[in-house]
Amino acid sequence: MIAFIKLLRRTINSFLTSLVFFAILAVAVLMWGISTHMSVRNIGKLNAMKRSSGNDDANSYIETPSTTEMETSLPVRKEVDNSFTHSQFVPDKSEQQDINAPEEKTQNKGLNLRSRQEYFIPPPDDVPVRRFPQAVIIGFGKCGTRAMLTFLSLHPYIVIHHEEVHFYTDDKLYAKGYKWYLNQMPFSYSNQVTMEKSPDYVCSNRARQEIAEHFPDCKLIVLVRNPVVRIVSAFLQRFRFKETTQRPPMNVMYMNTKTNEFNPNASAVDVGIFHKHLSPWLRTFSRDNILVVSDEDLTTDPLSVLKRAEKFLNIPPMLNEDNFYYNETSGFYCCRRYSTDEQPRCMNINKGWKHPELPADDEKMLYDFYRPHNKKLFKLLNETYNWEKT
Ligand SMILES: Nc1ncnc2c1ncn2[C@@H]1O[C@H](COP(=O)(O)OS(=O)(=O)O)[C@@H](OP(=O)(O)O)[C@H]1O
Repeated sequence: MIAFIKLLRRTINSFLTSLVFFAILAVAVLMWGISTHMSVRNIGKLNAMKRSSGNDDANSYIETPSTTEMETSLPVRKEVDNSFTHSQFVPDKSEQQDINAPEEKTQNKGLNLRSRQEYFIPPPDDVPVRRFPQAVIIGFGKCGTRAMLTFLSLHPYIVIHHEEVHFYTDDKLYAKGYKWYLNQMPFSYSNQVTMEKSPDYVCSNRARQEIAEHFPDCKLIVLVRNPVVRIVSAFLQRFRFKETTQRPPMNVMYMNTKTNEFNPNASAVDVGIFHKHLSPWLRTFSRDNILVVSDEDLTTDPLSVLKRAEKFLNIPPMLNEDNFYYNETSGFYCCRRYSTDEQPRCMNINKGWKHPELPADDEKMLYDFYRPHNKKLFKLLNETYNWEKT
């Protein structure tokens, strides 16, 4: 009997010990699960915050390489998931971002510019959500697209995606579908304009057709530039980090190096035939929805260009001369958002390199080549730019 009681006690003891062990294990697993879930959520939130706050350090901009590569043929259309509406993407309360909050911290004393906080009024009870771009800078590469986007982002009614998306022009990204595209966009209120820039869209049939089909009211901004100078800029984009002596001759951009003949089909040359790429867009979209701006105007008088853009985008006129600061050293305008006390932010080091000179014969050949094309563009736009050699 005593032996039986001892056995029973031992069994109960070991049962209780196992019970305690499993209970501890279960609590540990539960806590691990909760902490993992929290950190994933926090990373997600942090990323969304970064995007929506607009990490505006101009030096942190990342340019996707070869933005000037063009795509003229229509790629095979892939099935994309369009079966959703914006409302399905309204985040729950805990995920909603105060899109103005991070900006607030950057304000400094001596405010003499209009700040987002002071002048941006979200509609009552409005919830910031991700929205598809209502305005897109579609091109042309090396024509001031980054400066245009950066300057536009000073406006409290504009929310931008900083990096180039290339959704329509990169097959892999396009295959991810519209849901992916939407998730790249920053949070915005319903009275703000969401914008992205991908300078190769202008040469892409798919970009044009998809935007026309899904976002027919999308506002399109196009930057153009003296196409000869644009070639030199594209050359520098490719070879700027090579020692001057290590760089190939500039004619790699426009000559067939095997036959030593001019190559009008070279990508760098073709992109500059602006009327050819713009005509289909002008046929597809209302002229009122396309704003064409020259890099020369943006470089010399950004405020006038931005005033035109405010009108075009139907947003309140808010930018003023204090937002721009001319940097004597670089010869370019930099910008400030809140205060003239603020350190002006300039474009990153990829822009504004001193252009090397084209060989005189090549330069003449290129100007002669582009002259009739430029004329066609001017006729198309009913606007003339001074793109003769100065
Ligand atoms: N404010 C300001 N600061 C610096 N650069 C300015 C500015 N405004 C216009 N630009 C012009 O922008 C040219 C580069 O064009 P993109 O931004 O379209 O290039 S890219 O396609 O995104 O790589 C760049 O060309 P490069 O000077 O050849 O680099 C400039 O002419």
